[in-house]
Amino acid sequence: MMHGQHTPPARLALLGTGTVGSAVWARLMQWQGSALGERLRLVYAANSRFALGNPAGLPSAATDVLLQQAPQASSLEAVDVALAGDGVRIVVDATASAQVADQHAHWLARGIHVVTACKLGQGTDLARWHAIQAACEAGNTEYGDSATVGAGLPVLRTIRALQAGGDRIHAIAGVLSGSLAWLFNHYDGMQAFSGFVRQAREAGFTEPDPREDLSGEDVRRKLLILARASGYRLEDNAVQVDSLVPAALAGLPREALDAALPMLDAALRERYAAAYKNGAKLRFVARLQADGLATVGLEALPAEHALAGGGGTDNRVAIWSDRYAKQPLLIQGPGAGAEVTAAAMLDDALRIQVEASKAKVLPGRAKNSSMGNGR
Ligand SMILES: NC(=O)C1=CN([C@@H]2O[C@H](COP(=O)(O)OP(=O)(O)OC[C@H]3O[C@@H](n4cnc5c(N)ncnc54)[C@H](O)[C@@H]3O)[C@@H](O)[C@H]2O)C=CC1
Ligand SMILES: N[C@@H](CC=O)C(=O)O
Repeated sequence: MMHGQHTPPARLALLGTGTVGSAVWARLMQWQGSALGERLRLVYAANSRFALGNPAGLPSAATDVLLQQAPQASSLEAVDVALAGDGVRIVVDATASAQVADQHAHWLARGIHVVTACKLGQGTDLARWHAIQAACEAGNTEYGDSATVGAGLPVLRTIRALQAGGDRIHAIAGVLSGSLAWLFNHYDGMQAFSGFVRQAREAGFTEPDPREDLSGEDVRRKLLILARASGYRLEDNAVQVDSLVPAALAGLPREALDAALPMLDAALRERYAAAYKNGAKLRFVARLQADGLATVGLEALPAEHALAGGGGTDNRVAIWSDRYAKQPLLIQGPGAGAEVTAAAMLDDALRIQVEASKAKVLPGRAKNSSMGNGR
């Protein structure tokens, strides 16, 4: 018998219908009429402007068309209304919005589970991270965060599983940005780096504003999420970040960004030439040391280095722990892209649906296990 076959579907509210949110919606619509589709019912969807709700489930037409025809203006209060009532309820956050992330604890405390691709919930203020953990406890809810690191690669899951077995995480080093991995796997020092940035953005690998990736900000958030899940309660400003974005580019409004991207080119050409001369590869690396020192920046690594391999958007994460003290555990795979991210989010939603429906989750447990080992 399939898990959850006889349990009612979880009701989902999807926030964000951009690169990732559209892929979530499309995947849900593909499942209609299947056993997986019986377990999740999309009852509300919104982008920053429009919203659409139907307790019986949304139709499977194109996202944009539906939302533009929708009579409702988008508002976060409407989410609570759309998900009012009993049963398993899940907010699926596919935005990059701080306002939405600010509501995560509110929903969790009220018995609404949250699945998120957005790193602003757990990867910014430590106080917000604590609020999310406390809200999971108070609401007996789960925080599905698989997509926030490695676009769903089993990184957080592995760290939590190791700790659940009594292991302690000593250090982590990794290529945590899919877009930066893609850029440095393609950049050859001859064609303009800025041209590759445009391609990565078009492919849906970058953040809505690619400066979030190039500045190291997105990687900083991922490192904070990993560190906190590993028991290192780092403050928001505890990570030393070496940005690739010159100040003049950082200060520009978003509309002026595209034309100004060539500001990146000269410095990257020099970094590439220096690395190439030494037979090294450029990789954007995040490091967490046992003493809590956390750094993010571009490194020139020997070609045979564990973090230098892989292709495309591959993330590579090395984890040292009690049991992996000499040789680290290595996790590798695509670390950006709408489809893998959407799949990871819906994996979380399905897991929550079956666990919550069966009431297997005991009250008072830290549901995403981020409470770690208390360091
Ligand atoms: N692109 C990727 O490969 C991955 C992205 N992510 C994360 O997924 C999130 C979404 O990224 P993209 O889809 O690329 O962004 P996007 O810019 O394409 O889409 C963002 C969506 O959020 C909507 N939105 C903004 N504020 C909202 C609000 N208050 N209520 C409802 N909707 C709102 C926008 O209207 C838009 O539809 C980001 O947090 C990103 O870090 C995570 C893993 C991988
Ligand atoms: N912009 C991010 C997307 C996934 O989190 C990245 O490049 O890794």
